[in-house]
Amino acid sequence: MASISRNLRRSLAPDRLRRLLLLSQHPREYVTAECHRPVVLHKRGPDILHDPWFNRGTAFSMTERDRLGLRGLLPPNVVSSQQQIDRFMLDLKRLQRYAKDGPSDTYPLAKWRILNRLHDRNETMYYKVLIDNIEEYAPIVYTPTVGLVCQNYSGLFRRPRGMYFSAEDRGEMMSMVYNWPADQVDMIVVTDGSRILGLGDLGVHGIGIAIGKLDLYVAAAGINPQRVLPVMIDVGTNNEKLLKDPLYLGLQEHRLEGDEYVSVIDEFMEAVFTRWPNVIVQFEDFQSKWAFRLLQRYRKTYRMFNDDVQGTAGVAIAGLLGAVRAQGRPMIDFPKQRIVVAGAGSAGIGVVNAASRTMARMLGNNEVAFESARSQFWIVDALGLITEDREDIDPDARPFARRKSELGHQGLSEGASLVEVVKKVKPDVILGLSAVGGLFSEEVLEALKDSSSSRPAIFAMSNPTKNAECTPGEAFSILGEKVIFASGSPFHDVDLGDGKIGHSNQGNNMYLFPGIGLGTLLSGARVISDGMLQAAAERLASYMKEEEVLEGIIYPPISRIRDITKEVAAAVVREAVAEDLAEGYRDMDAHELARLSEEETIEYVKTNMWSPVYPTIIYKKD
Ligand SMILES: NC(=O)c1ccc[n+]([C@@H]2O[C@H](COP(=O)([O-])OP(=O)(O)OC[C@H]3O[C@@H](n4cnc5c(N)ncnc54)[C@H](O)[C@@H]3O)[C@@H](O)[C@H]2O)c1
Ligand SMILES: O=C(O)C[C@H](O)C(=O)O
Ligand SMILES: [Mg+2]
Repeated sequence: MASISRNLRRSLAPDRLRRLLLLSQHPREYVTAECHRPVVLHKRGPDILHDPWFNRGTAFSMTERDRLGLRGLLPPNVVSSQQQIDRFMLDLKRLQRYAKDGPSDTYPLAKWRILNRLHDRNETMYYKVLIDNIEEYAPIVYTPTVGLVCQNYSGLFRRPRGMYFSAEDRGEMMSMVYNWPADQVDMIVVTDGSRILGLGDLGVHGIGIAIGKLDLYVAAAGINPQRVLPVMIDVGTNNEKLLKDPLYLGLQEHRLEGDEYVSVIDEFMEAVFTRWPNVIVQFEDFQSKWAFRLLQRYRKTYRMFNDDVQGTAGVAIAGLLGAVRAQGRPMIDFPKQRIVVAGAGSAGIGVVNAASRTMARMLGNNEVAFESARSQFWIVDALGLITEDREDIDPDARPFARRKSELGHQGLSEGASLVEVVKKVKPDVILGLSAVGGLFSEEVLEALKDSSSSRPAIFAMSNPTKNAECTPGEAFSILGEKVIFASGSPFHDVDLGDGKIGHSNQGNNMYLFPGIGLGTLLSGARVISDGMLQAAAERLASYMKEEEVLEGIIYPPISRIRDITKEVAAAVVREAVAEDLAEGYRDMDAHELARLSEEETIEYVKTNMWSPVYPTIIYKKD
């Protein structure tokens, strides 16, 4: 249970201290803290052992075995939850060496299979293993291995997890949604599988990405695992290989398009918000053409956000501000940065939109400020530099197309190559969201040597690993120790010799989406505003200490993800309150939320985070 620090006790007025103490000591009155609350079940015996939400296997005590009809169904030796984990870890380390299917199979996939089996039989223990070893296992249950999992899903599929809504379910979704066993769902991550990481259309097998994101919601944000729901909306696939694959698990027809497609998503949104009016829906890995449209369609009416557009933008802004600080300059110098972005999809355009708004705010938020901010970005896509001369320009990219008047004196023209643009612009930052592995070639990195910055920054943000625009090894070997490096997938730091380290930061939206979801939940905000997203990004940016940033560490290590998520969530709660969007959560009404200081808000968030502790189970007849 959360304790209240001595400093906080001293600084609080008596009535506030009382309220906060109540909050941490009597979770039943004030907070979720489900892990400490007895659970009433209407089943006994093997039904409990086969329910991963409540199963605790050999850790069931003798009295529980008697009470729940389990005596004789388990080996007699009762073990502690720690002994149980020690035994599992020993087995995991042993098995992962032998569990390869063959020479082409990889260790990560073997680890994933073993962890997934644990997930299937004992959720509490699964999340304890994940939280306690997050550095080792986030890359297994999440990026990059989750990509491999989606690519191999038909072979890996054992038990279903989450819900599937398909084009064939039209007209049925409102009733289908009641097939899900939980009366309360806090977080849904939904995908249509059309753009999974940088791997393209994986159809129904993309459900793996929703599962992986929700694993982080539980591990990083402490969302109760019984209240998360991964969803796949199967509207077909345009992946010709899957359309012909006899082992494919989804609809073998081309994707629905236009109004037909939108009507399926509309029906899904209506159904889930009817059953769970307070749920938050995170859209994940929708192809860009739908990502923006659906976001605009729903964001004013539903509690939803698009992680690839908005979460990525916030993480990129935090990293870009870190890169400014790493140059020994104040954050307010951000609007002077010249930034070349490779990739004009949902992620690239999302970043440029939000980053230019941040610059404009720093410059006074007027028309001149917006124009000045816009002119700091050069976007290059598959057809080269995007300019006003582009025919059939994507409406989302249009505001950032380089103006004719600018092109002449820069010596650039429509379609200029990335290397040409880097040579001419001499940017402070190159940022890749192109899904093209190796795009930041030797030539591009050589060109970046002429950057006008004392510490140029490279963000190779595409996933998974093989899609990264370059590796940290390539970046440091060409540009030397001063370069700042971040990538979407995890890489090891680079040994630069003489005791020097080239830091490899992971610039992944995992540092924001869990906090955005948790903060929205705990504030009870009805929508997720730009201000809430901005507050999340700013908190992530300020989380890094001056000395870390000067060393080139611009994102926290994943081992701190639970702590950073708590801070981000608190910032989101406070912004929701400031914007008058917060309606409160459970017994914490909007009025009370508004009275919480910054420190109290952090404490409130912390107290509401689920931890993997076995609950007391009570049996009651139906
Ligand atoms: N690190 C993160 O947190 C994070 C977040 C979101 C997305 N991503 C990654 O970003 C990538 C892109 O996602 P998206 O949804 O925007 O995809 P998308 O397919 O919609 O967009 C890709 C863009 O890259 C452009 N492109 C293709 N080839 C190019 C080339 N040779 N040079 C320059 N641009 C080129 C395309 O024209 C397109 O504009 C994916 O790999 C995804 O995994 C990472
Ligand atoms: O899933 C990730 O690791 C980040 C991002 O959402 C992506 O689509 O690549
Ligand atoms: Mg994504």
